[in-house]
Amino acid sequence: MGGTVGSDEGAVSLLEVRGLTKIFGSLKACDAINLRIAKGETHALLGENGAGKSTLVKMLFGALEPHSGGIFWNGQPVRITSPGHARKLGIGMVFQHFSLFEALTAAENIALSLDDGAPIGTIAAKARALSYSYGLPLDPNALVGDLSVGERQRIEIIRCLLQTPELVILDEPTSVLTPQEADKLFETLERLRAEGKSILYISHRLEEVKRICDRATVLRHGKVVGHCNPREETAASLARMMVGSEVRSVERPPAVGMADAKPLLEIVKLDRKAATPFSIALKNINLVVRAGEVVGIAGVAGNGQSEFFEAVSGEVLQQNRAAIRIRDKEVGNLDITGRRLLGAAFVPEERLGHGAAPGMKLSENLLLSRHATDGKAFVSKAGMIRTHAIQSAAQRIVEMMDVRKSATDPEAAALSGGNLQKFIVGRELDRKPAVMIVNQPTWGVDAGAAAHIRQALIELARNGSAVLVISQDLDELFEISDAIAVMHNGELSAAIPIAEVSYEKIGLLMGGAEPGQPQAAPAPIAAEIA
Ligand SMILES: Nc1ncnc2c1ncn2[C@@H]1O[C@H](COP(=O)(O)OP(=O)(O)OP(=O)(O)O)[C@@H](O)[C@H]1O
Repeated sequence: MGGTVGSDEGAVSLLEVRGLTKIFGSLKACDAINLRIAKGETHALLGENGAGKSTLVKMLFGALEPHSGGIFWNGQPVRITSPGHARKLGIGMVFQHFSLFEALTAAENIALSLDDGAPIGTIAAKARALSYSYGLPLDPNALVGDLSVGERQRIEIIRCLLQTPELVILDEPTSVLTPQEADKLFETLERLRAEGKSILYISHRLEEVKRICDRATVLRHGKVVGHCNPREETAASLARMMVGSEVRSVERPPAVGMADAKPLLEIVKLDRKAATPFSIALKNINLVVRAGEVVGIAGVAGNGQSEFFEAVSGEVLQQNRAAIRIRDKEVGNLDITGRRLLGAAFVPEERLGHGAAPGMKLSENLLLSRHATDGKAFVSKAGMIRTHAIQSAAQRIVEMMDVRKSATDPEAAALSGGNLQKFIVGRELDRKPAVMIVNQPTWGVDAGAAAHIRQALIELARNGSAVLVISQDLDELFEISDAIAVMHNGELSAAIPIAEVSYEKIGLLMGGAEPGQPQAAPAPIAAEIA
């Protein structure tokens, strides 16, 4: 790892940061940070969850005011007072948590931030043309509420590019993308670099950092701990720099006696009509998850995984109540609370707003999700809330998952993205549920914490629970699953035992090949991941 500069000494700096500091309460989220980004450079910002990456880029984008230190743009000192000001300077940003209105179309959302009074038709046409030219096709007239997380992010990217920025900041852009979508994004970034733009790139995916970034700055506990050329490092050495120690690997002891194990989650001929023109119908889904096993669901985003999670969790009820059974009970007509009371736990893919209420404290979020199941522990007979019990349960979860935070009981929105994810997963694990259903368990989580979450899911299963994991991260599914099923166009393949599964097989199924008919048109993914 190199010295103290953030880019080659001779190169022209587009952006330079000197001694930038941000304090929340008693926590120095960013502590005297120095960073230089050259023109035309793709610069990675690395660090474990809570290291201060998002805080730093929010200051660069005018969304947070620094306590001290300076920002220099093209060599001139600037005080970036708002995101609008940042955009005018030529700084664009794609946020980790999307800031889109669900009830508006993609084009309407874009119009809101463009602020140039152009007619919506013109904006839609521009967005469509730009999106196709950058290989990120977008339907400007689609309602955001009907789009997958990956599609929503595409709107954010196009919205940013429409403003022709000189510096594009991307905060974990690929965590929700499929491998193909991520490849398209890399092509887009390559093109931006060829156009002389600079990119500041935050990611926990170290292989992609090695692939696309020229330099990296590593943060730990708010401080710069070094710079490096990621291409000269391995994913393991980058992880070590971020965490400060070796990242342990996940161990999956063999699942024994599964044939006789009790089915705890059964899905039988689950059908669901498409609720909107943009959603996917579920067709005759059958799946059994037994006590002791982890079953993974792979699939390209937007193939019905969200609709499936809604149906299985009880966010949307089924007319056919026998379509879903939890611990031998037909639950298709039960809501989330009813299913939780039977011992099920759910972690949705969107952590803010869905997995947690952003403006509520961690302890309040805990009460909100567990008051029905843990009523006795958290609410007295007289109906009084047992604050102490809730706070100590929240503390237990914080310790179990190593959640890093700036206050004793902060609001969920004050946690870094990865730390909030750790808290939400821990909140459900803490109940030791009989059935755990998780959608994207390690989205935005650093390498060390991801290993912790994956290990915890395996241990939950081995202690007798049934664990179902929906994930776009194939490596993750191969690491933790005892069997993998693939969702394509609302249909689910049979679950294939992990010993019989290969990336090629999963890739073909993800592309729509019938099981046992590999002669079907090969999916692009098969070639990519083979
Ligand atoms: N608005 C806020 N109020 C109080 N504390 C905050 C606020 N925003 C961030 N923090 C704290 O500052 C620290 C740095 O958070 P930040 O979001 O910058 O981390 P990060 O490196 O981006 O992490 P991640 O990889 O999880 O996204 C964390 O401890 C977080 O709890």
